[in-house]
Amino acid sequence: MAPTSSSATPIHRSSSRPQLDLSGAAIQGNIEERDPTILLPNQSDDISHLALDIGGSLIKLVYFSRHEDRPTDDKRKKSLKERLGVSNGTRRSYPILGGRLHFVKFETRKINECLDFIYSKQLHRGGIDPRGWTSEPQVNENAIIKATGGGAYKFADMFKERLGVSIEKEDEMNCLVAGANFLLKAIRHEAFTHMEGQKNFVQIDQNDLFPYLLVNIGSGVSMIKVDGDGKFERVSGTNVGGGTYWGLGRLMTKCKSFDELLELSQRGDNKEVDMLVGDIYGGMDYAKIGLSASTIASSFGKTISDNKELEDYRPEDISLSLLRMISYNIGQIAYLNALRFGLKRIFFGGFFIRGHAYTMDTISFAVHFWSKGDAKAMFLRHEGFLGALGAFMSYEKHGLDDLMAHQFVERFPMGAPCVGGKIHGPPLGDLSDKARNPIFTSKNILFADYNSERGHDSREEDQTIIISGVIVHHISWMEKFVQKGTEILAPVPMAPPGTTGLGGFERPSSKGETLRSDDAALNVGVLHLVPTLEVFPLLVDPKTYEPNTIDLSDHSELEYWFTVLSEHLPDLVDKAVASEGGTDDARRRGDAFARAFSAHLARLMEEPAAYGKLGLANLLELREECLREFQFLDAYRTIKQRENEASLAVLPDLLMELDSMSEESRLLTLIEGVLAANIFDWGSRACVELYHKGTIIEIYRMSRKKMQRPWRVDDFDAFRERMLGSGGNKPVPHKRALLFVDNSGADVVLGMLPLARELLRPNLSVRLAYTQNAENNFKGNCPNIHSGIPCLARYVVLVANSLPALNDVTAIELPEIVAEAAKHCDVLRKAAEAGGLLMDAMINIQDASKDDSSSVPLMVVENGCGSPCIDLRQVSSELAAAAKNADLIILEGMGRALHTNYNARFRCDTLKLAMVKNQRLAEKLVKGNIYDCVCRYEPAS
Ligand SMILES: CC(C)(COP(=O)(O)O)[C@@H](O)C(=O)NCCC(=O)O
Ligand SMILES: [Mn+2]
Repeated sequence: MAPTSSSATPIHRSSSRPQLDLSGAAIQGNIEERDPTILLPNQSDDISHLALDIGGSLIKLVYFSRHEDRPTDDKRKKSLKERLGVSNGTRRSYPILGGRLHFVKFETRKINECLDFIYSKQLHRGGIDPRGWTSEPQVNENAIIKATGGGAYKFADMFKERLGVSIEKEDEMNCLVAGANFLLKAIRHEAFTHMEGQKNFVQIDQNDLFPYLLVNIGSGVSMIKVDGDGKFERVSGTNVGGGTYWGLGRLMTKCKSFDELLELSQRGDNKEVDMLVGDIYGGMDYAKIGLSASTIASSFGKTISDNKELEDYRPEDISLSLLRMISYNIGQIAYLNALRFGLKRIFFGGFFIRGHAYTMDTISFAVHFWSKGDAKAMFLRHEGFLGALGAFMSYEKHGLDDLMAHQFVERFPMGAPCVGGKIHGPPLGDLSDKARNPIFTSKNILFADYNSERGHDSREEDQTIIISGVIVHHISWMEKFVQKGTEILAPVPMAPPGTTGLGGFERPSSKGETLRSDDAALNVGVLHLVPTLEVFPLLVDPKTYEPNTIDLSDHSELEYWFTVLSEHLPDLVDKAVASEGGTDDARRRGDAFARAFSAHLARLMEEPAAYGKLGLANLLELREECLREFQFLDAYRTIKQRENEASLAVLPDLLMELDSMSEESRLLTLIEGVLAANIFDWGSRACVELYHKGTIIEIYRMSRKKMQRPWRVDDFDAFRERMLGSGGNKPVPHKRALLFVDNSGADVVLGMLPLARELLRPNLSVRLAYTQNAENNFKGNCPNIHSGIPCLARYVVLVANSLPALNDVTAIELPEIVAEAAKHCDVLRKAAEAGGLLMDAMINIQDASKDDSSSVPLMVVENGCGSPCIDLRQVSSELAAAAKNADLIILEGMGRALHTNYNARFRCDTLKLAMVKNQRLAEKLVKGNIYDCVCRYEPAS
């Protein structure tokens, strides 16, 4: 390895900070050392990771937490990266480490809760402990916290007194703009339109973002023309804003909170208060100027002619009328300013909106109506956090600003502490250091605050303790947490389509129901920053790429998959609990997982766009994430092992059978084998029922027997021609094939590995294409065999999941499986040995970097995912590197080749192979039936 120089320093990953300042870095000690210590003289210890926006009514808080250390195969990864020529150190000058951005809010009047929260999480102490952020931080006298909003001034002393930190004030407009720019560039599903109850996400092109009008609706309203990063002008505003609605509303309805007032509006009917066009025109439209009879002609206008007092009006009607008056007015002024500066896009933010359908519909209506459809009102999912995010961005050297959309992954754990107050606590990521909360089993149930309970171990069995004659049961904090989380996620009606119409606003049809409280309307998750994620380089057009084949915005589709996933849940919980030894703790977590996942599903059924644009892949991934949240790290572990063993036992026979065939019939048998073995899928209800009817081998045989061509989608002949040629014409072999493998057991052992072997074995049908290539010393074309005979593909990369999902094989497990298979197969053994793959599996390879990177015929690479599907906009840097010279992709399985990527176009030859194990999908996608097969071959685009 080349000695490290201070100018091109690879990241020396510290586990203690979210970012490093590498300026002036120098090696300490011997530069010949493999991992020398690097001195970072400018790395300060007081990097804060918390920022606040303290407004008149709400405190918004954004904080960063470092990723928990996952058990990773770092050595193997490192050697792989070296072989693939991937360097970490070239992209940025001060890299950020992986971590998470959390969004939390509190009512300003409950500022003490906010301070408690900061204290309980030690957020004011800025990650200065070398052991990591989660351990006890040390005191830092000079710590500062960036904050914006009026409260940054008002409460500065309180922060100093209670937490010992100074507030560094940041300009509010600067922060709003920085926050909005960051979100619009970094978060894929951030901006959306909202018309007549329909939410549609808008894909923003980073390079075509400016100029736009940012309308921030807080207590008052600011209108800012944004021309670039840090380039903006506050062009207008209005004093009639959220404070006006709340203030007038409070006086007129006696409501105690903003949310209560908003909730009232949900049940209101504004025509009792507002004067409509129809009231003036005897029930008629004023069509000539485009006004329908239901258009509001004068807000509160009806009250002048009625002989009534305030008490005679329903508070619900007053609230709705007020809400519409103010929203409409803001929409209209915003439009006029957009017109003034020729701006087509208007983004509305600020906590006034609160994801409230009527508010958004009213603003959209105003913009649409006055601009005659020319300008568009858009809303932001993180609407209330613009200022706090901007303040966070104002810390220097966090490296966030040059991260890209594909490096952010948003997750929605139950434990996301998005709401302040009593119910908060750690994310559920690490159960081992979570507290338990006593429930007093006398008549009153009291929940103790999490903070006072820190340090207990939730894995202890339940205990019954008697304190002063009162029986106290301990239950895990988790149950309380899930209970609360379930409430937050509980579905409540949002405004259905058709609440507004051109010319006026109809009576809300979700009358009588309660509106989701502001706390729960927070549709933002935890933002994971994964700097190593990349866009898969072989996509023809990453901008238009949509991973999901099934669009769940079609409600009947959503209902169907909701039912499928709900019905699968009991079986999944059984498997998950068994995978953890069936202990009481595992059962409790299993139950909590089931409740949490059901709550997510119910929430999404009610509001499919709640977590961003929803496709089937997102639902399937959510399930895996939810399992991980409850510490089920590999629910199908034992099943996978059993199936691997059974399949490996019959592999020698299969290989013998294959070796007796001609090249042509062997290729067909191999593809048949992949399709047949894809039946081993523990995510398919139909397949799981089959498994009760026979042994693994019996099912495999039965499945192979049924492989009648033509398959439902059958491009095998074109594939065969490309691979083996026809009529004496020898095709050019592929250089590098990426095989995206799917399930453990027969699927990989009897399906994909024999196919990989076929690609790597000498094959007389293809041309000797590489003999002239001077950079390689091989006599022949097939580095693993040295036979002088070419192979169908020179290098084969097995691409497997980074994390478990159902019974999918992972990149960690695969080398061992290859090692076992290689005991029966020279081709695999030589290919894998040349790449150090087998050594990785069998002994902990000491120095993989000695390998000649050009002689790695068979490699295993992780894909960066933990889902049965794959979104190729976010893959591991290893996979992206491996893909650079690839000219053949084989995507296998229903998740990777059908649910996602069925319609994806690639810049190289692509084969999509899967058995369709769901009747509805078979009908919809291929007009066929369950167990039909897809062999879709697409030459390079
Ligand atoms: C989760 C899966 C995509 C996994 O399939 P695979 O990729 O392993 O072929 C698939 O099992 C699935 O879509 N299951 C749900 C449908 C059903 O149970 O019918
Ligand atoms: Mn699978």
